[in-house]
Amino acid sequence: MTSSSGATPRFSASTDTAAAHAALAPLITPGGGRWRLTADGEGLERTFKFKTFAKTWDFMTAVSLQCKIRNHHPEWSNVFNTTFIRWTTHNPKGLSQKDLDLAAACDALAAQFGEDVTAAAAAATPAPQPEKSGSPSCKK
Ligand SMILES: C[C@H](O)[C@H](O)[C@H]1CNC2=NC(N)=NC(=O)C2=N1
Repeated sequence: MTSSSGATPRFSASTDTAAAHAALAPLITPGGGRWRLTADGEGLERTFKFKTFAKTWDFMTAVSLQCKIRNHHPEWSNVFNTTFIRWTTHNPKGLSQKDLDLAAACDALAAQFGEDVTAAAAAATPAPQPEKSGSPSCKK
């Protein structure tokens, strides 16, 4: 499968690829899904916009709770009312079911916190993005 970004997903070892493909499709389908695969196919990323910093931070707090529950963290950044999120698994490297589940969870939480969908789509310049190298803390 290729996405609108032209990348092919590269799943992490031991991922059930049939289930992963099924979960990935609605996240990246043009016209519906808002995520895009990273160029290397190992990550899923998108930008969220909200009306205020307070809403943005509430959204990030809700996402961080899910991260704690699932023991899985994003590569993300925030500037005022914009949050950039990339889901990728560092070990084993690639796109995992957790990344897909958390991407879907982010969509639901963003809707709950009043995501400004038109602003996100119209944003020509994405928010500053975290380094692709990942966090040292999860290198095993
Ligand atoms: C020790 C701990 O289980 C690991 O560092 C976990 C935590 N969160 C993680 N998050 C992500 N995105 N990738 C990982 O490989 C990962 N590993």
